[in-house]
Amino acid sequence: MDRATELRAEFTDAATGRLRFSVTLTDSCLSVRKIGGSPVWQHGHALELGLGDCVGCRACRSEDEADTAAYLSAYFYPVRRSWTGAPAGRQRVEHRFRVLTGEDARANLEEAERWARAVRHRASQRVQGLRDGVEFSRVCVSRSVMVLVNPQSGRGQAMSLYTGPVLSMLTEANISHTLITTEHQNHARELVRNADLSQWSAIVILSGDGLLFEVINGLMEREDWDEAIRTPLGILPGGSGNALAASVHHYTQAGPALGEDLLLSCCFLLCKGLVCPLDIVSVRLSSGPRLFSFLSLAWGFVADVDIESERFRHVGAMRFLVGTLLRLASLRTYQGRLAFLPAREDSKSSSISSSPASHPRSLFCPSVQCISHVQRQNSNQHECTSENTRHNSNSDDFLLSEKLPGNLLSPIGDPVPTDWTIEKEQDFVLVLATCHSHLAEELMVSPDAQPDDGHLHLLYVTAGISRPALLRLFLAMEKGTHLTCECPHLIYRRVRALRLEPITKPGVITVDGEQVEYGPIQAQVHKGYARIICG
Ligand SMILES: Nc1ncnc2c1ncn2[C@@H]1O[C@H](COP(=O)(O)OP(=O)(O)OP(=O)(O)O)[C@@H](O)[C@H]1O
Repeated sequence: MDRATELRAEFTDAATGRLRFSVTLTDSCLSVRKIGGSPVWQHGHALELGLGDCVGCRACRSEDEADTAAYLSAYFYPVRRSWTGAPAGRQRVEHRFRVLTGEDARANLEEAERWARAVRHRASQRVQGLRDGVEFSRVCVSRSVMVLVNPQSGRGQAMSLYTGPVLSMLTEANISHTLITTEHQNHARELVRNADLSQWSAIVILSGDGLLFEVINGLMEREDWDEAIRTPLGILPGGSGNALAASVHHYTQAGPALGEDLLLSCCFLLCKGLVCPLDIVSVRLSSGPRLFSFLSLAWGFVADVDIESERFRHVGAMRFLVGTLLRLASLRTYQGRLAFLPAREDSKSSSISSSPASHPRSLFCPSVQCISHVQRQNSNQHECTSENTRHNSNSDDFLLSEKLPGNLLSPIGDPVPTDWTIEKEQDFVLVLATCHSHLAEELMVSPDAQPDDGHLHLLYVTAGISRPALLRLFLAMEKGTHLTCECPHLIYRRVRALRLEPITKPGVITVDGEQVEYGPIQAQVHKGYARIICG
């Protein structure tokens, strides 16, 4: 450490002004050592407060006019440890000192402000520019942040979350923001479609994933969509699923966090204001409409549970458990065709089993054989690969698809390009493609996913799985260990694009948890096209 950059002073405790502390600010921490007093402190123990955990620091005058001292408050959110030593969410710790350099009240306030500025500045420097290959930049907070709250999301508690811990932390971090409560479905979509985005440094959603889905689609509907979609987005969990919030927390490599712990973690990341790229998926429905997704595409069991459990919304996240048990009781299969373009590193191996190292091709050989058979047939018919797919349709749909570069999809009525893998027509229990690690707070479906890995993590379960085996898979998803269950009916692939053609009718398909038109559907991931406040 460079000693020249150290700040050192003697302050007293804010409550009584009697306890004296030697306070040192280095580049990495605020160190507090008690002068005299109890034995613990006398033995040279100093309290080391990591600046990486600090969201803000403020100076103020005393409310008592006769008191010439100033006060310095620093706000930390260190990770709590459980009795086993495992991380267990963040907790708020405020440290408040009395600053008294002399009888001049103005000089005392200036000294406290000098310290507050120095703490804030160094806390903002304690960030990593690069982690796991993901590059971070910082939100420019010179402008206000738009905070969108859906008062109806989850159990209807989003407003109280805002007026409680969220407002408190944003105030401590000195983040100026404007609260907008949504009044109806598609309100957020219309709002961001027409907003003057130059006024906002970020759009933060305190709600479930459904509201972010609206915001992303609203941004993509703008004339200046290319720039608009680069607006940093933030997510605070206020819904019942909170998949993106749980994923954003997971990417910090902290231990699991639920409920208010998850909210504090995401709000802390928001205050730190680091932005990383976020994959966006363009989804094309057979009748033409085009959607943009950031989270998931589901058909079969998962989609049914999502929609059927809407009526249990009042029980919050428990609705998924209730829905899963009910759907398990009436387990059904769904006939359809699935094709996908494997991710580049995946295309060498035929499929990724739940334990690739120990069983390189043990589990999924039947589908692999079928793939090569159908693919050969297909390649006889067309000499077109994904990389050189051309739009040979004049429909508006294809004009719209020009929005994002590198189209990998051919029109739904045409065969898929020759470098795609085609599964045989079969019965599925579920097909799920996700961009992120979590599908809900306690459902870690793709543990290795990253916000901008450029992959759709495709999981599908084929017919024949027993109810207990399917239940075991879902229970394993709580910790993300389902891929090591060696379940022969579970197949996991990393893909860049996919096409799903349901044969069973009627049925439910969801995109980011929202029900969409039932029928053939295609999706393609666009690496790092949007931006998310992550950490
Ligand atoms: N004031 C409102 N009244 C009714 N619906 C609203 C309102 N504001 C937004 N919506 C709609 O509510 C739907 C669900 O919202 P959201 O996803 O935020 O909560 P959720 O469904 O509880 O959470 P999750 O998606 O995590 O399960 C969205 O489609 C959104 O359009």
